[in-house]
Amino acid sequence: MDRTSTMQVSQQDFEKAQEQVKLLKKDPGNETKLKLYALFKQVGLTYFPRKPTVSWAASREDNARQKYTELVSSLVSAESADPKTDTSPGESRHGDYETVLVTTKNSITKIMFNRPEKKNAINHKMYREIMKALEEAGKDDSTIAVITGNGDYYSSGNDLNNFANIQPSEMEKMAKDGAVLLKEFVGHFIDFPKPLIAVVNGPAVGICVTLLGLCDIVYASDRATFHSPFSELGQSPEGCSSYLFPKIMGLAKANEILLFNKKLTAAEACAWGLVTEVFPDSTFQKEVWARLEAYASLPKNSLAVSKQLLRSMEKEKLHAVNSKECEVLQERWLSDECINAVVSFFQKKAKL
Ligand SMILES: CCCCCC/C=C/C(=O)SCCNC(=O)CCNC(=O)[C@H](O)C(C)(C)COP(=O)(O)OP(=O)(O)OC[C@H]1O[C@@H](n2cnc3c(N)ncnc32)[C@H](O)[C@@H]1OP(=O)(O)O
Repeated sequence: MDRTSTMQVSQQDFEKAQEQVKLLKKDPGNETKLKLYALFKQVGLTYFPRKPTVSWAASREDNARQKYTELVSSLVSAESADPKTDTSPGESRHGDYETVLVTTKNSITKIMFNRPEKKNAINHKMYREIMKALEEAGKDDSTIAVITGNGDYYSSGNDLNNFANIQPSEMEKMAKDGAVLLKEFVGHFIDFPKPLIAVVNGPAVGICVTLLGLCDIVYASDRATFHSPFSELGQSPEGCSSYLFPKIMGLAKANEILLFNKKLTAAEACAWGLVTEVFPDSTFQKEVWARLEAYASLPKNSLAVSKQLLRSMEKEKLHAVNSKECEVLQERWLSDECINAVVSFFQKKAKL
């Protein structure tokens, strides 16, 4: 169908779209499903053999039929343009996720952030799905787990919509619930029982940078950048970075990132110890996956026991740091500095 024209779609196009929607491989998500359902009902409620006169009901029906058909067409094109949502030979795809794509192949479970159109920003659903995926990966037959991003970004960090459309009377609850969610989320990284490797395919922002300190290896494309603009956003560090970053890179360097918003190139992040190794973007996926496949053929239990031993020295401390960071952030989210930063982003005044 030509989506640029304003032509009316026929009842036949509409019926074809109803069939296509059933064949989508990727769940389009509740929001989209509700939109489709509402449009479908509008057509269903008003559909009857048409008289030549145009009534308001008929034109509403045409409009809903057109919107439904266009929405399905965009879902079908997005799916066929996105080869990464297809599994490759030998790869098994784990069930029911909307915001991440979870697959296992060659003893590696890959958790891929999958909101490329939003630069893989993490909304509430995605926080929960990442936790679920980590729980499953911790228990499945894989030897190692990998976190990576779909599209040009690794992740733009917390989805700022998590702070949008909150009534003043609900602000405190939002901050309290956010702190509970964040503590549980970071806790999953602290407690993850197997080697966890970050494959940073592009720019990383905010919480997706700080969490790298809790990963066991970090491989980065030379296109990746690392930016934790907490003071710019009126916020404070999380992901145990207030403890791990000074330990990894020294206090002076950690201060530049966590206090003064310094954006690192991949080469700088590697020199400062946050990244294990940097690869040219043109060969990044090939080189990294070949390396990881070799690592994943090592004895699985030995790797898990060794990872847990290394982590055990710090685990209690990391949970205490996580609690403290969430407590401070809960306060920050109610500050004028933070609220103004979020408003500026949505007014398109302030991008990073
Ligand atoms: C339960 C709460 C726990 C909170 C934990 C604490 C976590 C803290 C952090 O992670 S702080 C970091 C927060 N992230 C940001 O501030 C990044 C904001 N985004 C940007 O500045 C820019 O989008 C960009 C520099 C990442 C990319 O710029 P550009 O290449 O020009 O792309 P667009 O801006 O057009 O982005 C495309 C599309 O995605 C939407 N989007 C991108 N990032 C976010 C985001 N973090 N939150 C919400 N939405 C985001 C952007 O609005 C565009 O949407 P549109 O197409 O306009 O609908």
